[in-house]
Amino acid sequence: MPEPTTEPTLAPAPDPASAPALELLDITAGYDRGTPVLEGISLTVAAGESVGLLGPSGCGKSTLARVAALLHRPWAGTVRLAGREVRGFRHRAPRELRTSVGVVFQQPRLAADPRLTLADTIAEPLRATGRRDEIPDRLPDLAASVGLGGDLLTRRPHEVSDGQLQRACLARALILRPRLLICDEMTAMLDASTTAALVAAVEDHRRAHGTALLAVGHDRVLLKRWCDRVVDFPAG
Ligand SMILES: Nc1ncnc2c1ncn2[C@@H]1O[C@H](COP(=O)(O)OP(=O)(O)OP(=O)(O)O)[C@@H](O)[C@H]1O
Repeated sequence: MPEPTTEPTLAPAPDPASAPALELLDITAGYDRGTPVLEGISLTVAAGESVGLLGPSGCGKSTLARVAALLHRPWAGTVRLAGREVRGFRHRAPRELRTSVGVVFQQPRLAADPRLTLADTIAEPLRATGRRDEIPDRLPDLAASVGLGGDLLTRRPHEVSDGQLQRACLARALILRPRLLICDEMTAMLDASTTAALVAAVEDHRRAHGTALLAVGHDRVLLKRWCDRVVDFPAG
């Protein structure tokens, strides 16, 4: 008599709407082999949740943010985005995972191409993903939502202030409507009123699209006011 066969059971696919936006499990990462910057760090951001990550300078917050943004491959540990385990980082990450995370860095001048106008800077992710036909629909409203309009959009980075350029970088991070936004010291170089305007723009977008947020910074007062929850680094 033949042996009864058991069908392998497949784990149900995670529901991206309810799975955590970000799971970092037991992450070890660094730059020079042998001296990790992060060791066994875990952090979860639920779908739609906003988490502030605080810690002293040099403790590895930006490194963790870069791992979460798929820009830096960890030496060990698991990264999941909306329940999907990440197996490739940087250009090896599948496009749909890469585009599910938007990132804003501290220094807009290092993050923006000096040859592009602010309009082209904001639209860059749509062009890069072959969706340039969506630019007219998305760009004007998004630019207005971050406080950019009129001739500012036709200027290049050297013709605008740091705050105006950071507004464009925020719009660029939001234009693909990522499931998770990572702000790595986004407002550290900005004055109080520009900080308030950018935080308000992020929150308006989050309310409209259910975007989760990981905000990295030093300013406990700001992060406590801004986020659902604040985590002191190390988070493991
Ligand atoms: N590209 C790199 N190559 C080598 N070492 C690096 C690199 N980037 C960061 N480091 C080192 O890793 C450590 C953590 O840096 P990281 O930028 O993650 O810290 P941080 O907590 O974000 O600091 P800050 O708040 O000052 O931005 C530091 O000792 C830093 O010198």
